[in-house]
Amino acid sequence: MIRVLADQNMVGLDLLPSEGLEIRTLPGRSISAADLEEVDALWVRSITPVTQELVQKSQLRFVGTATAGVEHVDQDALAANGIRFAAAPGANANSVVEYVLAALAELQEPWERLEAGDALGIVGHGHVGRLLAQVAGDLGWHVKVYDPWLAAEDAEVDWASLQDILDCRVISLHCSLHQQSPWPSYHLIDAEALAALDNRQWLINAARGAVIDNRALLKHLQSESPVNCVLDVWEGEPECDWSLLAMPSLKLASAHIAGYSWEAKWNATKMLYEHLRKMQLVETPIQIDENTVADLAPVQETGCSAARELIQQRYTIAEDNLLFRNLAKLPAAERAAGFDALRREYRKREELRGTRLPFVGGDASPPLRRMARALGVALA
Ligand SMILES: O=C(O)[C@H](O)[C@H](O)COP(=O)(O)O
Repeated sequence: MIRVLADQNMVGLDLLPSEGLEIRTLPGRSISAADLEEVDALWVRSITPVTQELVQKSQLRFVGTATAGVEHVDQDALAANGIRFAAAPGANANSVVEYVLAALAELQEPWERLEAGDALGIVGHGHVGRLLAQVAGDLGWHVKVYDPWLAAEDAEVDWASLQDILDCRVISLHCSLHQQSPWPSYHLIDAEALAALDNRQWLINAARGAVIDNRALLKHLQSESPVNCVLDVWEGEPECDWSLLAMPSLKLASAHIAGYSWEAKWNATKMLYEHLRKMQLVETPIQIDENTVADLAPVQETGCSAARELIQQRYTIAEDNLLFRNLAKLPAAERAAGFDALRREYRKREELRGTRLPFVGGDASPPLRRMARALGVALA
């Protein structure tokens, strides 16, 4: 019997085969060394710091994080204690991409600007940045990508500079958070970078809070021509600088839920279970019928504008904005707990990708086909 201790915010634990597997859950922030007694595998999310102190006296054989980001895990400590490690890169990529599209659709003006040919600047070409670049390109948008680490390895690609990105109409951040030279992403968007932006632009952060210097951002948002912002992540969360919420240029705000579609969380759970199978700690394959396809309501528009309609049909980002802003009405001492509760009790948000769009009569037009392909929607 393999005993797993898992963060209670993981989804689908009850869908995993129960043969040879015993799963206990705890709130991620409270997991301590004492909880690891007689535990073989630990499955965390981003809020559990996995340190030498946590694991040194355990009998853990595997630690998995059901997240793309790994900055909360001391991988050297795991290796030193002979504990295998895996993350869930890519599990939430489509969820984050749909968050970005939903933000642009909700705000309308940036969407129209991109449709009209202005550039989308993407920082980071990992799973999320790459997928966003691909979807945006398929929608016919002009995309620029900045990733100095990959640029150093592959000079063939037409990489943008940070300055090119800061000149784009819309800037979307999707790099991991780290302090490694020569291109640390910590405070990549600092006072100097913010000074290059103005109120004709939009800045989206669905990466990690500290990629933007939040103090410098607050100052910038108090200036004469501040950039329009969409923030899903916050420096120091669940403690956030709540004064940012009073800034009119903060157009949309949410509680680190960009990657919180149901599919994203389920993908991550599956990935960690599959690691146990690879290690031959469990045997039974996951047997779930995932072939049910949701039907969308027909759309009026064709091409790129239909994409906007479909995104909004499937995901109302305004709801997340409202829930987050309600936190600011709580007494200051209760907001951090409110932030965690909001994430813990997050609704079942289902992705647009993998759905079916019914359309009536004849062949679908090429723009409609292109749009459907971009979003991963089947035409029926
Ligand atoms: O790194 C990730 O995968 C995402 O930021 C993810 O949404 C974090 O969610 P959490 O682990 O905090 O529940």
